[in-house]
Amino acid sequence: QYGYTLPGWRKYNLTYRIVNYTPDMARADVDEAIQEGFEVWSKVTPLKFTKISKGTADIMIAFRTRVHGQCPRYFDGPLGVLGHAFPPGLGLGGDTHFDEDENWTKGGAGFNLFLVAAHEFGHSLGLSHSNDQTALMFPNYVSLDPSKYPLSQDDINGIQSIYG
Ligand SMILES: O=C1CC=C(NS(=O)(=O)c2ccc(-c3ccccc3)cc2)CC1=O
Ligand SMILES: [Ca+2]
Ligand SMILES: [Zn+2]
Repeated sequence: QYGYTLPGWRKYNLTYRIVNYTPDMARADVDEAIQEGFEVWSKVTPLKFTKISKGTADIMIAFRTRVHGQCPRYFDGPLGVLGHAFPPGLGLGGDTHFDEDENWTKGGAGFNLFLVAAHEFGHSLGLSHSNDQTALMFPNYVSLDPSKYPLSQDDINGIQSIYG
């Protein structure tokens, strides 16, 4: 079709599915961390996220290790890379994988699932990394205080440039 294609999704209502759960956390805590990870972005855009429990969602979320399934990227064991997400599109597009070899938590220990999820979902929505060290999309994990609003103005500018 004519015109330029935005690097984002071409719709505002997106579905997600948590394909499997990490044994590190209670299921309810995983559901909550993921939901909050999406809320960070839906608060500043017209995007809506709906959780489905079977079938294929736009954003398929899974905990994986090392080489996994059809995924072209693989994990590296404890530490190092914590997760990866694919930019908007069909198939793997939008999908987010977390490295199960990490210690996932809702508190301060290990890696905070909510924070990493919010970062990865930024990629699932079309954002790349930010060089603003206060940004959620900064490439290095900073254990931000999860109760603080993790989005920086740089993140908001980025996401609103796609879905404003
Ligand atoms: O595309 C990539 C490639 C490598 C990545 N490294 S990571 O998984 O260790 C990671 C780094 C930083 C974050 C993060 C940054 C800021 C706030 C919260 C999390 C999350 C994951 C994260 C990522 O999204
Ligand atoms: Ca790892
Ligand atoms: Zn993967």
